[in-house]
Amino acid sequence: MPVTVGILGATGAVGQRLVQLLDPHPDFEIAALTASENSAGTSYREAAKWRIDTPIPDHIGEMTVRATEPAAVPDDIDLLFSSLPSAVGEAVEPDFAEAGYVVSSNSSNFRTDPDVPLTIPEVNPDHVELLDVQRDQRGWDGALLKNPNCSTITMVPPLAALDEAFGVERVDVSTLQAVSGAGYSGVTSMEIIDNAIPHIGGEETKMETESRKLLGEFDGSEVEWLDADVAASCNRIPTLDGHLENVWADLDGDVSVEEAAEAMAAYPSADLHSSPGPLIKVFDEPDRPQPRLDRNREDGMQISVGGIQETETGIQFNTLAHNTLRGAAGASILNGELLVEKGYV
Ligand SMILES: NC(=O)C1=CN([C@@H]2O[C@H](COP(=O)(O)OP(=O)(O)OC[C@H]3O[C@@H](n4cnc5c(N)ncnc54)[C@H](OP(=O)(O)O)[C@@H]3O)[C@@H](O)[C@H]2O)C=CC1
Ligand SMILES: N[C@@H](CC(=O)OP(=O)(O)O)C(=O)O
Repeated sequence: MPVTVGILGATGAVGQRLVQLLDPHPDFEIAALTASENSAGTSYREAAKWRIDTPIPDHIGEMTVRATEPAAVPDDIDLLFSSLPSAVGEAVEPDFAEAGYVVSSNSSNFRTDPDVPLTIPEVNPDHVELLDVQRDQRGWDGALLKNPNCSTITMVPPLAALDEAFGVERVDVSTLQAVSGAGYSGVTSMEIIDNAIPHIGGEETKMETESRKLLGEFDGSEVEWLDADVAASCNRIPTLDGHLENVWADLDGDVSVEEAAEAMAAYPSADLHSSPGPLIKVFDEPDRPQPRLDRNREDGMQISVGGIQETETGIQFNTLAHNTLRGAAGASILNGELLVEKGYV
């Protein structure tokens, strides 16, 4: 029996990616699509300004968009994916969890709350068990699980590999982020063509906090965040998809380029449908990874690393991931697969 799923915020940039990835998914079947009051009651084809380079599946285009409230969504949906603006997510996601729905959310609200698991299934799958604490504390029959910010997810797997092998003591990161991260209406062409914008509101704090929670230890009742300072500087550049980041990691002891590369290349993936073969591809070529060449590796779910160099206090490297696939829709779906595997769905 397929797991029946719904998408909250299905008409947006991430919602469209969720449709694209969930429609052919062997274990999930899309049964409900929601959006704002402006779209509710119209067909998905009318409501979604479809901007993905594969066509809207016909049967999805004919579905009627519902309002984003528990009463408008069928009770028998097993799992909801949420790609709502964070202020909307903050207002409605708890209502869905209280009404008994299990929600895998991509929105940034509640990511650092102590009883909300923030997971990358290949990195910290055990944190999903925080849902038992959440259910006890909030009295919910449903549940709310989060995936991290797209820039955070781009650097955390290589940092997890380094932390496990050598111990990470401090991280500095500077990003080159694609325009799709701001959504379709986020940055105008007049602002970004022939330009770079050295500010993305709230992004630095997200990278600095979410990474420490993801790399923290779950003891069965709470997550103790990684005890390391993380400092981020975030920049928007005129690429369409794929966030590229320059990372400096201070490590516990001397680590060679070869040792760092081996630790990252050997870091295991997960046995889930949407996980890539190798989680991290390590390039020897100094000019890789690049957004246009490397963002679609392993269906956009692989993390690419290159340019590894020794520094006085650790190593420097470049890392890249597809921000709307690995960093958003694909991340939520992977979390959905984890929820099924762990028996929460
Ligand atoms: N773009 C990206 O790369 C990434 C985005 N994210 C996060 O994912 C979330 C979605 O982003 P994105 O897809 O770009 O956003 P969009 O603005 O493209 O889409 C927002 C969706 O939410 C719906 N919506 C808007 N307001 C309401 C409301 N009041 N009630 C119910 N539904 C509403 C919209 O419906 P309607 O069409 O009717 O307006 C639409 O379906 C955000 O939290 C964003 O921060 C995370 C990582 C990466
Ligand atoms: N802020 C990110 C995308 C995003 O929406 O992130 P979050 O999921 O943390 O809101 C970017 O601009 O590239």
